[in-house]
Amino acid sequence: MRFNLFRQLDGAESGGTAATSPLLAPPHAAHQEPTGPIKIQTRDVSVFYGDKQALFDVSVDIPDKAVTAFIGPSGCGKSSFLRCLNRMNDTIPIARVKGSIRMDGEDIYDKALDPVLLRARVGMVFQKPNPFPKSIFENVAYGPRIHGLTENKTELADRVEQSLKRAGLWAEVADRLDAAATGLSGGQQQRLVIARAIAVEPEVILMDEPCSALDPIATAKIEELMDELREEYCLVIVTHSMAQAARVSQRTAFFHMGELVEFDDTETIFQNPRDKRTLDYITGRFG
Ligand SMILES: Nc1ncnc2c1ncn2[C@@H]1O[C@H](COP(=O)(O)OP(=O)(O)OP(=O)(O)O)[C@@H](O)[C@H]1O
Repeated sequence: MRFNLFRQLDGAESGGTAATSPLLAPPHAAHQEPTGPIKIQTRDVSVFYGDKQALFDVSVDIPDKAVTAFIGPSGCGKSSFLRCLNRMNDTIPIARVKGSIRMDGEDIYDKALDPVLLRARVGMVFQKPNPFPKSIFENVAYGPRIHGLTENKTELADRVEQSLKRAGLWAEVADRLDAAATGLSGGQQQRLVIARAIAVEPEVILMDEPCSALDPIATAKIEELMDELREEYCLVIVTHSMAQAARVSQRTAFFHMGELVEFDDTETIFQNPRDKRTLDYITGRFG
């Protein structure tokens, strides 16, 4: 089953050839970089919505300092599984999660653990940028303020600046921090939301189709940012773009009908998948 999809995917998904695509894979092969130790370990995780089971016994070891991509056809359970990792499913009344999820060995479903604090440690970025209807500064300052992470105004301002720099947005907004965040472009708003997540010093950043509402240039900036952020964080992304998974991730999990079919190095998934369903999906035979 060995073949190379990376180049074909670039050309196919950007509507051009690999040579002319603004979404060219970075010169280094991100998928070949080493990763950190296991950050999140899931065992037999199932998700139910009422009587309907959406996810079946998912066990994965997600590494630190790496991007892990979840791919698979619509409705296969990628987002449901992603939401387990910071207990966002708790906010859906009919959702129920079974199985075990440990972060650095700690059970994140332990009753003594405050889900609000967990969500600061495991930040989340959604498909549609969702800045608060406040200023750019206030969007980033909000988290450190409510979590009491800074001592005074200077420290808070420093943290806002550092977070915006980390998210690659500082140069574009430094002179208008008091302007409404909703006035930023979609790509800038998405980087602002990432700065907001970074400001509370997360360990993990979850991204649910973070580029699907963005144009190719804004997408390329977010992908570049992911590549930088993985040096410090554990990143997990859900994406419909196989080219994106191939470009930015070191590990890829392929889901199908609520089942984790295959989880491996991104290169293996795209060049030498073990399961025929993975091969059929990445070659566009279904999805
Ligand atoms: N809040 C909910 N209430 C009821 N059913 C849900 C809910 N969220 C998801 N589901 C169901 O769970 C299954 C998996 O959905 P999920 O959104 O996790 O899949 P997905 O792979 O992320 O899909 P997509 O790529 O389309 O976003 C689907 O059958 C979906 O209808």
